[in-house]
Amino acid sequence: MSDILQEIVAYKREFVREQMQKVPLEQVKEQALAMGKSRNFYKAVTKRNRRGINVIAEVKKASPSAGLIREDFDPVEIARTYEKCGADAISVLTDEKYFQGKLEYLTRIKQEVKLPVLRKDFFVDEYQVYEAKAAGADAILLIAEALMPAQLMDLLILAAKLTMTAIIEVHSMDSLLQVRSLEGFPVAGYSVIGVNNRDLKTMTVDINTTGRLADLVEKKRELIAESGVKTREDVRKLKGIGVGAVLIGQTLCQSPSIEDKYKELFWIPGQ
Ligand SMILES: O=C(O)c1ccccc1NCC(=O)[C@H](O)[C@H](O)COP(=O)(O)O
Repeated sequence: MSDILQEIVAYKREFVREQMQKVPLEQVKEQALAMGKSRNFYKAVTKRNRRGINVIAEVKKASPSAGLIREDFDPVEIARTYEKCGADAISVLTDEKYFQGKLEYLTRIKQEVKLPVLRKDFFVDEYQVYEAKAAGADAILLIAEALMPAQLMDLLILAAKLTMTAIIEVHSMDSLLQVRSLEGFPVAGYSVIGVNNRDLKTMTVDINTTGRLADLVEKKRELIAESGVKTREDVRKLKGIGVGAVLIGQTLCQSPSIEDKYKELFWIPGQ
């Protein structure tokens, strides 16, 4: 595990422990189980469309690699813009310390858009999975390198039971092979693989990381390219690989006009 991931995971364990003292697991569980069926995130990111690639647009205020990304940050307004632009799903960073996110942003966004919504955070405990569902999330992201294999599988199954899709994030071939060998993986209709193009050791991004790992993913539509997408050429390359979707945050959120940037990256003639 990289230093930054190790640091975030240690902080998360402590954060969750404190959270549990404020709102006990049983209460969060009850709230989660009272929620209806999730919007279908799996379908939104794997379906074929005219664009040739689906878009998960991320609401991202700040990050460890970039610092503050957007000063006039209005999460609901950004999500509405993404929906208007034709995004297929919304990702919301809910981590407070490193990304200046909030779980409350997700709940508000869910009420204002019709798209499926992903809770993007660092999951270390089932508590957060119930919490995600209770807040309105339709999907969660599990970082394989941050979890023991059995725990990863437990959280994946729990998400599916709560009708949420899980993106299982990997960065290396070793970790992808380990995920593939998990008994019970994939959970049909509820799991996809995300390849993070950002190396969390060096914080550098290399869009070709997705291409290098793609051969190990049988159904390319169940593959998501994450991080570092900056140009139309990047999108073209990823489309060529046949990935189902791209997860993009910083490039859109740092642009003075999110709408113009979205068009620049994803517009197709006749749309
Ligand atoms: O973005 C970071 O600096 C970062 C640092 C440490 C752990 C995770 C990090 N990013 C989370 C993400 O996965 C991205 O927000 C997501 O893939 C979108 O990436 P981008 O389009 O490059 O903002």
